[in-house]
Amino acid sequence: MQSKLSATPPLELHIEHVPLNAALNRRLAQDIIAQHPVPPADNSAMDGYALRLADLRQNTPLPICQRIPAGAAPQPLAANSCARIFTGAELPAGADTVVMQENTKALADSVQFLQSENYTVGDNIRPQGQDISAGQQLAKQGDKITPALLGLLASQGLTTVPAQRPLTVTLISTGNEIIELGQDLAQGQIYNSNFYAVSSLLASWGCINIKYLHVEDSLTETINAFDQSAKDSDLVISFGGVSVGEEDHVKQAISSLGQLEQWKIKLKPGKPMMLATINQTPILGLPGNPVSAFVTFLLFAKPLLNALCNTNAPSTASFQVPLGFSIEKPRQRPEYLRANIVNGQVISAGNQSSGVLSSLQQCQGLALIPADQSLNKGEAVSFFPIESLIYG
Ligand SMILES: Nc1nc2c(c(=O)[nH]1)N[C@H]1C(S)=C(S)[C@@H](COP(=O)(O)OP(=O)(O)OC[C@H]3O[C@@H](n4cnc5c(N)ncnc54)[C@H](O)[C@@H]3O)O[C@H]1N2
Ligand code: MOO
Repeated sequence: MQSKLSATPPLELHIEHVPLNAALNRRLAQDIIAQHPVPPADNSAMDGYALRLADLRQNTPLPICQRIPAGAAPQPLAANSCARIFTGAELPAGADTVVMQENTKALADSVQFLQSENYTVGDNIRPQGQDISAGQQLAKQGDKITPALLGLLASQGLTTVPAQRPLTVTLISTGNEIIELGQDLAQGQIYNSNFYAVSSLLASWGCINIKYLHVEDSLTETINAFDQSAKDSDLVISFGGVSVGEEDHVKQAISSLGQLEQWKIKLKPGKPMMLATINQTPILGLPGNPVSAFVTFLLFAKPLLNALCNTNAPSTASFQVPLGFSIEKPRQRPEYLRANIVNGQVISAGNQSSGVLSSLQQCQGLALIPADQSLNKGEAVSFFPIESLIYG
């Protein structure tokens, strides 16, 4: 299912030229190619003296012929002289080495170099283009605009960045028992935690215009909600109402409106997960159990969002960790276990019921337990750090 999602054709997302200070977490609409080298010229990495190393003689002071603070335009360096120079100041033509001032002894108009045999040409010089060379690709279309990328863009002198317009994603919660925060709970009711978890996962992914609808357990209401939101959203994500009970109306609503691509997957948590389209709009039906909604968002909504925005995302980082316990009874479905690494071994982060959100909050990551196998303590399983699942 992940490969099906990743193959979803990208949306046509028009370009908005966004000021740098408003662009965090937006997605790039174009590749960014550097126009200028950074640093723009060779400059000093230290406060000290710039010289030609060949001019340096042990115990023979060199006259100081110019003083170059950062921001000044230097004169070419005369032979057998040196320049007083400061961190970030442009190197004078002819100089090939900077000696930090701690390794010198300043005299009236000259400077003596200590430990002169220890220097090498190029010492303490940050060469032109060390960070970025002109023509270098800085980022690709679809990349998230991160703090580091904003710094790079600013180092090019750009005032705006070409960003994709934000996606519009409608979240639909389902269920008569769900009430909004701030109200007293009546018997049988629970607070709507999924909206807050899933909408913040969307916000962590990138800049998204989130719309929200709640439907009671009614087929007509469910049909109307999906019908409307498919028309005015790039993507619709529902949670709950997707399983087999007669109060679960999502599948039937979708079947009457569009195309059911997949319903039910071999996975724990997340078994009743649904993928569909209404006209061209993709619909993801996440299960209502809070952990199932969270985990299926990470596993399926993220690749779909990446595909819609033409983001070439690296596959989620995982590493192998030995199990700290044995699994005698093979799982019927592959299971993403909320887990921690303790003394180099995977241990469960607590109750693995799909309604227990606290073990998700307390886990370092998800350990993938394959189906149909018993595993001995010490056998390796894949471990996915939760931070890289969310932000990677
Ligand atoms: N007979 C069967 N019953 C169930 C099966 C099955 O195969 N056969 N699958 C179980 C599995 S696995 C899951 S997961 C759940 C998923 O059911 P739904 O997606 O239909 O979700 P609901 O029944 O509507 O809700 C499940 C659970 O989650 C709570 N919930 C729902 N929305 C929210 C929300 N916005 N915030 C917080 N909590 C929410 C809801 O109250 C339920 O407790 O089905 C099993 N059943
Ligand atoms: O698939 Mo359900 O998510 O096991 O609880």
